[in-house]
Amino acid sequence: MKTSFPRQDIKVLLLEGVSRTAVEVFERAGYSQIEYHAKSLPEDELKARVADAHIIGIRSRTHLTAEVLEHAKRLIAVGCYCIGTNQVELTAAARLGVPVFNAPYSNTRSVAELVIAEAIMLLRGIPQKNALCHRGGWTKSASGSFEVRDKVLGIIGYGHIGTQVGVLAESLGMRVIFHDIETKLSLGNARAAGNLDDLLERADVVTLHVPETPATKLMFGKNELDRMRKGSLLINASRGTVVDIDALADALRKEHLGGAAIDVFPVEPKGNDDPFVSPLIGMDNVILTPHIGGSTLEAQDNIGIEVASKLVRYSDNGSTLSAVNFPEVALPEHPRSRRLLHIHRNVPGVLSRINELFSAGNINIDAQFLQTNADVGYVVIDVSADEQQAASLKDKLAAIPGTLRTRVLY
Ligand SMILES: NC(=O)c1ccc[n+]([C@@H]2O[C@H](COP(=O)([O-])OP(=O)(O)OC[C@H]3O[C@@H](n4cnc5c(N)ncnc54)[C@H](O)[C@@H]3O)[C@@H](O)[C@H]2O)c1
Repeated sequence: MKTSFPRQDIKVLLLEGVSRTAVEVFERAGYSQIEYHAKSLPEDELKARVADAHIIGIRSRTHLTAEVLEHAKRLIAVGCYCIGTNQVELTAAARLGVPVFNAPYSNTRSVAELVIAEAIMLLRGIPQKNALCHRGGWTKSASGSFEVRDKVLGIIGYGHIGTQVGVLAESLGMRVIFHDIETKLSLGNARAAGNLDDLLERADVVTLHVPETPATKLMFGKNELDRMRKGSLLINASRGTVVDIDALADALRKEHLGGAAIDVFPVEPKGNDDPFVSPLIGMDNVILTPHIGGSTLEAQDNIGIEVASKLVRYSDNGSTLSAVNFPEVALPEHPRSRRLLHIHRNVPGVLSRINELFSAGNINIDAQFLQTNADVGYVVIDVSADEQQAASLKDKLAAIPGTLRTRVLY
């Protein structure tokens, strides 16, 4: 729920040792009640601690289930100091009017730097030479060792990370081509490949930066590996499900590929003590890292700042911009319009608050529940107001917990 109470009255509970930069953001904003825990809490203690918290900040190990959220009677917002948000029951939070924020892009640079480092290491054959020396071996040779300059880097998924990788690679003299399902503007001298096959046939190094979706699951299998140039290199720091790991192991064993760097795996250990199992273990030309693409101290600091800033903004003015379960309501720029307003029908009082708002503003609307599915309902609104009224209406509607996006009908 949007708050209007003073910042010093807001209690912030930060768990799992989120970056201290988050604490600094809250302190600078005048928050004085900040409880900081370096670790996650056992469930019983968690339920007790959340009881009087207005804002809860977590990372990936604290599970905010519907039951835990019910204990947080004063909760106004949750911050996930990470990218994933599936440790929070998002619909339960939305039902309670609690937006959940995260930091999807604070570690873009860190992932891109890892990929560049790996491209250099693979091209120089460092993993093999490193392994050899560790075994007490010594073979001084230029064989299998290349400069990055003038090599072709093929980027699959030219989004936040993909573009950053491209810019860094060009600064080293690489030639960048990319493939994306969307039409993308190219940065620098990067060029869109004709299609995926074209990219695979031209690239010396292929790097994957697509999201995990049903369409990208196993999108990189035997067929795609076979199309890569003999001796070329594959980097995956996107999601483990994107690559058929057995087909990759096979392509490496057959020496069709010259090497690979893999940061993400189809099945990853759940904790630091779980064993890591992979068909790639023991291959000297493969760099294996434990999903650390985004794990740098700088990225953690950026995440601390990004999420804390979103939480402060929300508690100041109710802006749910970029909340993962509670998108901003964009309403109505034009004073005369008919709109379909999506609402979370289970948020208590949402419909009556919308009605109250319109009747108080003396605005001609027709709000009716049209249709419902599990959680979302639709209301048609005929707005006929002056511009000032329309602008204030937009802010007020956005502040009602449970209102979601609108679609303009005219
Ligand atoms: N290794 C790590 O620690 C780490 C850290 C952060 C992000 N990631 C992963 O990196 C990936 C990319 O992140 P991002 O922030 O750049 O995402 P993004 O959404 O900015 O970019 C993804 C791009 O992939 C494109 N795309 C989607 N499906 C595609 C397909 N089938 N073929 C080609 N292109 C396709 C999209 O159009 C988009 O341009 C994600 O999988 C994310 O989970 C990994």
